[in-house]
Amino acid sequence: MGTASPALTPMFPPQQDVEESLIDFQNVGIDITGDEHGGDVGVPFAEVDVSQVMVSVRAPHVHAFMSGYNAVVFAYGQTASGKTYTLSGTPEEPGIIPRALRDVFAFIRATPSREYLLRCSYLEIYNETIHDLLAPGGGQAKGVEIQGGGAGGEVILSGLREEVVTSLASVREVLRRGEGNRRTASTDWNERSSRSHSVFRVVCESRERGDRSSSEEDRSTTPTANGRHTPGLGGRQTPGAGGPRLQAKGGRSVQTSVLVCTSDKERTREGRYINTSLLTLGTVISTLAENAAKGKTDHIPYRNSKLTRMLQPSLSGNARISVVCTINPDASAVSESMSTLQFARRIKGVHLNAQKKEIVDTDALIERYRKEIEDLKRRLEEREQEATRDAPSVRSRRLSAREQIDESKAMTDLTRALSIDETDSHESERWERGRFTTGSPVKIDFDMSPYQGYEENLGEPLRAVREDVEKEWQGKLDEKDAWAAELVRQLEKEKKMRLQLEEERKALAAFVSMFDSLGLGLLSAASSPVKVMPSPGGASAAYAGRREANLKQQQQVAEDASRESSPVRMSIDLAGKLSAHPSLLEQMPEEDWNDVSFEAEAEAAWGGWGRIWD
Ligand SMILES: Nc1ncnc2c1ncn2[C@@H]1O[C@H](COP(=O)(O)OP(=O)(O)OP(=O)(O)O)[C@@H](O)[C@H]1O
Repeated sequence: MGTASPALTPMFPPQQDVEESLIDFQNVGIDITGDEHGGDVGVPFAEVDVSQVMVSVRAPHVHAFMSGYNAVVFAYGQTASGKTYTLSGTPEEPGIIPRALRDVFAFIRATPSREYLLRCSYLEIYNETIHDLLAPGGGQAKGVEIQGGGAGGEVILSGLREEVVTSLASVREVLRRGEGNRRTASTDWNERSSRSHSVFRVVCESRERGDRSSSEEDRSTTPTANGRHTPGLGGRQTPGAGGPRLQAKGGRSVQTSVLVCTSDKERTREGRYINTSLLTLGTVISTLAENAAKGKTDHIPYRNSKLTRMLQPSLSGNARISVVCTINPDASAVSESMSTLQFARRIKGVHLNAQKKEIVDTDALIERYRKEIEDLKRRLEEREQEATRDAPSVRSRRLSAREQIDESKAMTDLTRALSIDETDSHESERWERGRFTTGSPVKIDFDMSPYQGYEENLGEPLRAVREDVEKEWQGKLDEKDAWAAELVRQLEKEKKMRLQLEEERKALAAFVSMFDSLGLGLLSAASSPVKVMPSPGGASAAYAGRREANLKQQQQVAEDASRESSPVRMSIDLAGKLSAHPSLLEQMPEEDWNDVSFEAEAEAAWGGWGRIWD
């Protein structure tokens, strides 16, 4: 294994296939419903505030991890304060890792819509060397290298063994083996000064459930170094090592996330435990917190240690992070406890912005669309054949697919052109929606593809329907034009009458004015209460005779006009009355004539003047 290409290291039993190792709600083992120690799965998936690092004694990130977010649980504290106990626990009292994995399987069982691939790795860092605790030879094995991780990129741990787990039992076995290798290695560490960090990683890949039989067909044929076929390898690296990958296929994207549980440990050559582990991680955390608080972009020394480099994507924000601070209650450990609490306070200031990662299989999407198009073509041909067989009489009138598309387009243009009639908003709305039912019994749906229209109106050629629609709307258009012409005609008539009225008024005003200037403004009449003044010459008598004749003629005209519903009627009456009482006419301001409406004129004429007349 040591010489194999890291990315292709065979982690997978040769006879197994990833597709057979997928876990879904159906094949999750029943041992997750509770463990032999009385643990209760309960409802572990409560949402939490994700805007800050959460420092606590419990880790609620399983739900986030299973939903596609990276999650880190970091146990921090002086030696013998309970980090290992907290993370791994004992067979009697399982720690965070086995409990988290139990929740992972509970989540899978509660999520029937997806299928999952889980891979575990377990490593230890000491003397700035990464040891693979699951590799043959355990903690003695070396060769794991960190790649990537810069500029927000993913970290690749090349050469790290990843083991596919399909049940809680297999996770326990992995943990047990890793812990065993760790103890073996630590014997050697006691001989020298060392700083160590243990890191347990779980990579979760998931995708929507598909048809297992089609999955068989689509299975990738990318061979690995040992000749096996590893689905989805395809040159794409997911975070982590060289384990098998779940493939995005059939348009189903793959969601990838990593759960990291880690703890650190410091020891000196003399066997005394010191707290220098705060140095690198503490510096990184301090800088991150200060940058976040003061809006600065100071350099963050991730590369000063393997641990910080490995955790770089998570620490730089792309993870949900929980820090478990463990404290030794002994009085002699007060200074270390204070140091631990200061670390806790600092890391609380780090801001996070975890993002989901999805790999979308664009090739698969294109392939799916291509298949859909082919399927549509095939169905169209079948329909055409059926129609030709069943209804030969309409064969000659049937349109080709291309013609139907043109027809459909022409119909859409036509409806847009005709939908200018705003008098029927309801109909306009229906045109807007692209859906309209004509007066004819055939329903036209412009959303339908030409193929659908062809299928549904098989017995009714589309052309005939179009002619119906055209005819109906042309009729409406003609009606509208006729109505507009009538309106213009009426307006012209009104204008003419108004001009005529104005001319009559002016003539009468001039006439009255002339008589006033001759001293004949107040005329005698038998019924008039106004006293008639004597006038020079025979003008008064001449006017009285002419007035008598005019009055009769105007009364006749007024009677004729009263039979019409036109403003002329009012103006003629008015003129007649004005001629009888000319001096009052000049008392009306000019603007009143211009402003008054026809209705007001009528009121004035029949009300005001009428009373005087009577
Ligand atoms: N909450 C606890 N309840 C009972 N026993 C505990 C508890 N926490 C720790 N212990 C015990 O204390 C001892 C030290 O704990 P542990 O090994 O977990 O410390 P550690 O922080 O991992 O130490 P180191 O840094 O040296 O690895 C172990 O024997 C463990 O079983």
